Amino acid sequence: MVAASTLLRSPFLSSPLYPQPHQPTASKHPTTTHFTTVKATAFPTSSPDPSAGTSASPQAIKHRRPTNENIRDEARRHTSTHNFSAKYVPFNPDPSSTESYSLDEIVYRSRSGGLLDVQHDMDALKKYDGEYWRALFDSRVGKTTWPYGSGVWSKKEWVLPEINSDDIVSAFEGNSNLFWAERFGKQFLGMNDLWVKHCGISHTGSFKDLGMTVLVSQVNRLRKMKRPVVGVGCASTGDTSAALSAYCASAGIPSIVFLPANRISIAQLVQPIANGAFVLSIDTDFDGCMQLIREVTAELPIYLANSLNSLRLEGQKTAAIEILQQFDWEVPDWVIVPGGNLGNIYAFYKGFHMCKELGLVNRIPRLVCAQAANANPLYLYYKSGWKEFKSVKANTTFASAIQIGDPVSIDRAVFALKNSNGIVEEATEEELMDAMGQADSTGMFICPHTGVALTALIKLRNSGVIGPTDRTVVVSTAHGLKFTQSKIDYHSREIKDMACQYANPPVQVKADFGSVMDVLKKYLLSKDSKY
Ligand SMILES: Cc1ncc(COP(=O)(O)O)c(C=O)c1O
Ligand SMILES: N[C@@H](CCOP(=O)(O)O)C(=O)O
Repeated sequence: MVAASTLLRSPFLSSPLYPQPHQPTASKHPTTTHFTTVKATAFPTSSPDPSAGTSASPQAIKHRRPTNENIRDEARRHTSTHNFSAKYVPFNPDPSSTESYSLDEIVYRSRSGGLLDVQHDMDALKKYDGEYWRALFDSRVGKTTWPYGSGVWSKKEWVLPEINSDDIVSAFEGNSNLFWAERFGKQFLGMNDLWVKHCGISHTGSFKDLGMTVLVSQVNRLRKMKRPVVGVGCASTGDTSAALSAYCASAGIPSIVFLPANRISIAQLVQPIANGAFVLSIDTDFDGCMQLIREVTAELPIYLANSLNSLRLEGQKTAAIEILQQFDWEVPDWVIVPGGNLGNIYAFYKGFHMCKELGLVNRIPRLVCAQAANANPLYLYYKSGWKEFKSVKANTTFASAIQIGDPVSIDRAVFALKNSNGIVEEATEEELMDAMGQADSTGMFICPHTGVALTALIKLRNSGVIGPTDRTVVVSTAHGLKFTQSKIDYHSREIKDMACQYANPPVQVKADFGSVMDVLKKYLLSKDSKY
């Protein structure tokens, strides 16, 4: 109750959901190295509703808002003004650089052709101390208050502080399960504090929802401002396209997706088709599609939705904040992220770093980026001692969503890894499929990309870099149901040159009692001798 009472006593705050206008500098709590558990409960979320409880019966259901009002209308009654703001700046700029752009401009690259970053007014955010932010964020979890019920928009002040809540396009994404991998950790790694952050248990089945809600919301705002945005487009290995088409469909905005023909799963292909996107299946790989969408968005009023657009990363970074929050603001030792176009590893770094800079935690975890050996340009760069980056021709991999040879966010990834004492690992096809098989055998149902991340964990654990009691989080990036064909191939042992040692094929059995009893007895005996 510490934080709750702090908030309720705060002279600056009548409701923690809505920072109040023109607040003087909030008193800072002394900086401590140990963060005690913060529990924020039972905050008042709105002023008393005059229409509630007016029925004659004392048992009448009390509505939280007038019955003719929806949650957007309700949010309008609570509009707040504050001094938080954000702008685009060149990524990792020269300290003397003054180049910046409003987020309402349509710009993806700096003047020198480099990447951009969203820079927040940290001085304004620092007027509130870590305890304030922790309690504010905690108070919003698990609610349906627009837009804070979303795991992304519950951190709105740190994401897109200036957007009107009315312009937000959200599916209440985020707040994903942080799964304690008890059996996997114990059985395969001798670990007791292993966690899997299931970002793929989400609206469109991948972590891309976190960034797409931000990007499509900003597009919604731009279109209301009559900026020239006729549609939104992306190149994709299947997950970005699914998220883009779903969020655009929900806002009535046209979406255009460039997909590498025959290189994405059927489940991923059907997602944009079902959501009404304009789908181009192009006879090239992802890197080829990426090149084309960049050229097209430079010519046509189509807004670019890939993570080259730094808005996306503002949403994705909330997964890092959420992990800290789920551990009651205790910092894990390791976070392992599968990498392809390499926006997400930077997003994680940024989320952790912001929490440290704003006093919510006092350190950041070590980051590990895991790549498929068939598409491993970052791994090769890391192994060369960061000497020279060379793009590669990405080969086919079961981790098809990270079959990327020329990642646009290479500089962001290197920055994140260097500043988090990070490591890069790789996984062969057999390693990633076995890791997926092992994880599934302990009750998960992960995607092959998560298999890549688990392989990195297995290698680092076996070499002793990660210790048995290290608190470790593996980021699961997509839902396993998008990749059932790879599981079918594995379990039917139909993969050339792969032993598929964790395969569990179904047993064909005749439809008679004796045959069924025979196979069951054999099975039960094999289990009996094992345990
Ligand atoms: C399922 C999945 N996992 C991991 C990644 C890698 O993320 P990033 O491109 O941000 O490195 C992607 C997309 O590239 C993906 O779709
Ligand atoms: N895996 C991604 C590849 C594109 O990444 P992005 O983050 O730059 O959009 C996909 O699903 O398309």
